[in-house]
Amino acid sequence: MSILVTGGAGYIGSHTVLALKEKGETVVVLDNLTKGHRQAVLDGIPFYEGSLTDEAVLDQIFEQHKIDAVIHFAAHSLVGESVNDPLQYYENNVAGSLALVKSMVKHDVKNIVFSSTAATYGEPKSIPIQESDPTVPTNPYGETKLAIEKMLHWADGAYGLKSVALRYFNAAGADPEGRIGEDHDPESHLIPIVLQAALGQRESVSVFGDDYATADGTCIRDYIHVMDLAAAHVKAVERLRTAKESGIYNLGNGKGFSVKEVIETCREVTGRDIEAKIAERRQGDPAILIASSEKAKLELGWQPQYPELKEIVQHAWNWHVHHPAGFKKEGVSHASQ
Ligand SMILES: NC(=O)c1ccc[n+]([C@@H]2O[C@H](COP(=O)([O-])OP(=O)(O)OC[C@H]3O[C@@H](n4cnc5c(N)ncnc54)[C@H](O)[C@@H]3O)[C@@H](O)[C@H]2O)c1
Ligand SMILES: O=c1ccn([C@@H]2O[C@H](COP(=O)(O)OP(=O)(O)O[C@H]3O[C@H](CO)[C@H](O)[C@H](O)[C@H]3O)[C@@H](O)[C@H]2O)c(=O)[nH]1
Repeated sequence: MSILVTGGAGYIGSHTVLALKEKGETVVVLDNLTKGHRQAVLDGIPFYEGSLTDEAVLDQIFEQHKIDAVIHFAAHSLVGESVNDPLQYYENNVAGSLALVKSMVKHDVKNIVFSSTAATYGEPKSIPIQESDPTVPTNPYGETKLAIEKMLHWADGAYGLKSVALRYFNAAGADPEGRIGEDHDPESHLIPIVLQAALGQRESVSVFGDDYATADGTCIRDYIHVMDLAAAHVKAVERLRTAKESGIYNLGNGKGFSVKEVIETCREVTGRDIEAKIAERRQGDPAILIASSEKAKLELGWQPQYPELKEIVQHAWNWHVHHPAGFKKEGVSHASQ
């Protein structure tokens, strides 16, 4: 049986495709390349350039391949953009997922792993955050992800569609073997931005606020290696196939680092000067987000292999040094195993 990966040319999706291939799975990728990179997908993997909302493409995929599970990454995921243009987020994330789920029901595909987010919690009530904590998103991005989780919950009861929603905290790092890495345009995530500054591609890094109620005044996040996220997806598919039970799981390391600590770690790893300037707070940023991932460890049998921030940054740095212009601009050939 095959696994369909939507958004498989994106950052986390392409790393998950690598992990699935390493496990011997047969994979099919659907991506409209609005954000992803064709070069990030391994040679030889069936690749469909198209959108979730294109029923004909979904029919074609489900008819041509024996698919028993979908891993659904495809989405818009910029918090600030979602505040400025919420309808685009409802359209691509909610309507896109609806089209996918309808097609899965039509073609009798019973398992889906869904990319959810810590943004479903909003401002946390207590740290570390548990799956049973209140979900009160503070932006449309988090709202759309929560709406999809709820849609999947009701689809289980009605159609027997089993789902695992994985609420990632801050994805970071790159394939330890350097085959692929993170290339968002525009880039908004802290670690690649700091590494671009280390490469001289940016003059400095803006620290969004140093007056939060944390030890050094800057926001604290739980950074999780992208290959550890990828491994969790492999485990989630295994669980759906065997236990046939739906569930929601946080994925993080359970350890938080402030923006200043991240920048300092990047200085240590790169050995370069990185100028940091204090700037205004970014709207909608909670002060502290740290996951409790005990449930994923217990029920999925998941254990992060790269929990150290230094190693996460080192792997990201290896990618950025060798691909300073990312995928496209250099004509990086397809990833190969
Ligand atoms: N990066 C993080 O820290 C983080 C944290 C929590 C959750 N997430 C979620 O994980 C998923 C992947 O994130 P990422 O950082 O890899 O993002 P990404 O933008 O690199 O990947 C998303 C991919 O989906 C594709 N896509 C978007 N809309 C599509 C559509 N309608 N049809 C087909 N393809 C489409 C894009 O071209 C892209 O390749 C997203 O759903 C995101 O919300 C990411
Ligand atoms: O140039 C920058 C970029 C970021 N930051 C700060 O660094 C921290 C991390 O920011 P990121 O943009 O890297 O990540 P977020 O925590 O905002 O967002 C991530 O986690 C969210 C869940 O809370 C969503 O899932 C989102 O998709 C995912 O990228 C935040 O405090 C942010 O204010 C800076 O100070 N300067």
